Amino acid sequence: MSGIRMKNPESEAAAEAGSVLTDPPPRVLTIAGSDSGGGAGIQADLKTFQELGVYGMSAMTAVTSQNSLGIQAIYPLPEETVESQIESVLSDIGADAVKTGMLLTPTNVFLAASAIDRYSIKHVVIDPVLHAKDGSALLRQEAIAALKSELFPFAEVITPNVPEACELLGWPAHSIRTLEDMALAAQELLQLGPQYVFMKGGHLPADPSPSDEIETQNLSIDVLVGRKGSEYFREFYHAPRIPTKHTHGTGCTTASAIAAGLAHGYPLVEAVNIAKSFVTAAIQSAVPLGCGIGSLWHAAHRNKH
Ligand SMILES: Nc1ncnc2c1ncn2[C@@H]1O[C@H](COP(=O)(O)OP(=O)(O)OP(=O)(O)O)[C@@H](O)[C@H]1O
Ligand SMILES: Cc1ncc(COP(=O)(O)O)c(N)n1
Repeated sequence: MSGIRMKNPESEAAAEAGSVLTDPPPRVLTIAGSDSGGGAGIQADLKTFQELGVYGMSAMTAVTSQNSLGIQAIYPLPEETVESQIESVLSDIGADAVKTGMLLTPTNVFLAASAIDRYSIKHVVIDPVLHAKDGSALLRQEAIAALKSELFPFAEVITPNVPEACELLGWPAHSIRTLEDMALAAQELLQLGPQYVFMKGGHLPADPSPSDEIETQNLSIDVLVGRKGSEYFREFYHAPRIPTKHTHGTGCTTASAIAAGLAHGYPLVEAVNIAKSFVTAAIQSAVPLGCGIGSLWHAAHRNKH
């Protein structure tokens, strides 16, 4: 198998030999929106799951007409359609991990939270997607409070980017400028109930800040913050900053890769490591299709093994 190592050596050997897996793969459900352009949303999630050796399933919240230039239209799906997809999947196939992305409405937030609770889902990754790159709202303003109060407490990890963190905390836009700011904001978000906050630094200003311990220039740096007893712990993850505009789908891909790692049984710190190297490779090989912002190439990690 290309991608991450499998826990069971026999399965690994069988997969290497190209034969059928002896054990069923871990199962991951994404509850998110569809991106017709194939780069973000459900499409990015399922590509990531497949590449990382987990069985991917989806409950779609909305259909977006989307391409490299932005979102042209959003068609919300009826609440009962969302509920019925989640129910069909979890009542029969089950899931070792659930990842959420574009939820759009307060009702979808409640549906996701209720299903995660009722089915005692072991690993929950909440990507608090608020806006697309073109500014379109992917979570309505009136759903933000529900996201924080109903869903975050179930999360093993939430994965905001820097602008999302500001919005969730009610901080002014652009108030997170350094790695220290990121870590402090992540600590604040921990108060909302997730076990960990993985804050993605793709939107940090590229200039190095004298207050940062790590030289940020030419690097893309994220931070994982959690609790160790009464103390906080923080771990920075860095990779070369790739000079490309083709980064559509980075957030969805990162959160899905973390969910895949967790479903395989890796500890969170290792699942984040897997995700960081997976997304870096996918950005490095991004496809410049369309006239705007191209999407990641999810198979890129295969060349690294
Ligand atoms: N140009 C880049 N080179 C390398 N890594 C990057 C680059 N841009 C983003 N990343 C990495 O991609 C991951 C996703 O980060 P980002 O902050 O872009 O998420 P996002 O804002 O949710 O995604 P999007 O901008 O697509 O909505 C992080 O690990 C980040 O460090
Ligand atoms: C349906 C959908 N979901 C999410 C995103 C954000 O994408 P990303 O933050 O990964 O670029 C998107 N553009 N469309």
